[in-house]
Amino acid sequence: MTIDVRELADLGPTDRAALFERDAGIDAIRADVASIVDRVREEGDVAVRSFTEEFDDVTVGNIECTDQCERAWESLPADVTDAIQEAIENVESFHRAQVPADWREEFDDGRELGRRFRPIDRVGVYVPGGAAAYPSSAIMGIVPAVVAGVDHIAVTTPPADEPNPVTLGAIHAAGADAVYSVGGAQGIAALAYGTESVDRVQKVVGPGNRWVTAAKAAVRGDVEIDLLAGPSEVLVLADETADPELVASELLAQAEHDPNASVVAVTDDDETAVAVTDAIDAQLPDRSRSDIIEEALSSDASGVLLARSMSEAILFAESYAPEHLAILAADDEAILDRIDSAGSVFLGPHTPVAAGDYASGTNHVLPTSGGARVTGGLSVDTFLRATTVQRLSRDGLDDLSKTITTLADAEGLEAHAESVRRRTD
Ligand SMILES: NC(=O)c1ccc[n+]([C@@H]2O[C@H](COP(=O)([O-])OP(=O)(O)OC[C@H]3O[C@@H](n4cnc5c(N)ncnc54)[C@H](O)[C@@H]3O)[C@@H](O)[C@H]2O)c1
Ligand SMILES: N[C@H](CO)Cc1c[nH]c[nH+]1
Ligand SMILES: [Zn+2]
Repeated sequence: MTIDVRELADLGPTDRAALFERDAGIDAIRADVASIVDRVREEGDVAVRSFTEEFDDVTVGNIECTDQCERAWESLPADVTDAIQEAIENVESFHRAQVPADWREEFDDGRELGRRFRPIDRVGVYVPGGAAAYPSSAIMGIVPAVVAGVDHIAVTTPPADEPNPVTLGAIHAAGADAVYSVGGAQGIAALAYGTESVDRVQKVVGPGNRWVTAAKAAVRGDVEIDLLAGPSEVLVLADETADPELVASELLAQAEHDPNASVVAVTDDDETAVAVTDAIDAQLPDRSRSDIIEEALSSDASGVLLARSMSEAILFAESYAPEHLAILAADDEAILDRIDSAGSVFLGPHTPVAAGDYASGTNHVLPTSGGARVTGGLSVDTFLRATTVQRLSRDGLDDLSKTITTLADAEGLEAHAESVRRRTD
């Protein structure tokens, strides 16, 4: 395949909408997903088994497979368990640094205010695994929940006739309490509403393909969710100093996740733009998942784009709000200063997105389809709730009483005002 370089200045409204309003094919399946979710809600395990046969081509025996995960962990070779353990350690230390401390502050006007943080009791983590295996997503979803102190961590993951032992082993090593063989929209619905085999949770988190992501959007409202972390994305901002081979390799890496992935390179240098398309052509035949990559590259939400200046390229990236932003440019820190909307940023030639995908310690569960305009990725906060606490001294209440009663009277809520007057009059 040969990708054409498109000039940003020539993009019409339809091209821009395809890029900025990309939805990874989710809108087209909302009705189908709603009916899967409804059936699981109404029929429980019967629907789970039937959808698993239909979509995964697997007849499941026990839906719960917690014990299998421990056995899988014990069967893994040492190099794999070492890699999983190192990734867990790095993810754990990065997330431990996020744990907020409870605080109380006494102001000198008699107000004492504070916040305390407590974990959610029961969460459900979706670990993807259809077109590829995702032990890394098990680590990214489960470890922050463990760090936050969540009491019960349930996991759903797609079944297979030969389940992937690395995924099951990583689920065990990361610290899940219960594991269920159910994937896709039916897995999300099972966690959200419960079935005979799957206990309902209070919050559903984790990444997945468009079926998983549409299902999370469908159950939101009945259960808390983290964020919509759908088919992967990367945007590479490259100036004339960038190595086109590295730019191409970043596009191919995220494109291999899913035909619905979106991958974009933007540069202000026409030679770099052409060299990136050449490098894609050269690298693609050697990639084992070249079919998936080609489909993703052909999407209207993907491409190699030429800007008239790095300023224009940066504004484009900011509007695109990618899941991953890789900056390969002489002054990457100056570019970073101008970026607010990106799930995770990768600076410099020695920082492939794959580092964050697997092992550097940051979380790879990140917002897609422009979600980075309003949210960040999965973190310890995802699993905490904050409670505010206050105590007023008698002087503190006296000072505030006029303000409170005036506002209460203005709202017509006279009993509120009375609850203050009884303490002060
Ligand atoms: N944004 C993020 O943070 C992030 C992180 C990791 C992975 N991901 C994404 O997760 C996804 C993993 O995808 P995957 O497919 O390998 O695994 P998956 O577990 O997300 O999806 C597999 C499930 O999809 C369902 N499904 C597939 N085709 C279907 C159909 N036609 N009808 C109904 N249901 C269907 C099946 O139930 C199957 O079990 C990729 O898109 C990847 O990019 C995103
Ligand atoms: N790039 C994915 C998030 O979009 C995470 C991942 C898992 N494995 C490899 N990559
Ligand atoms: Zn990846």
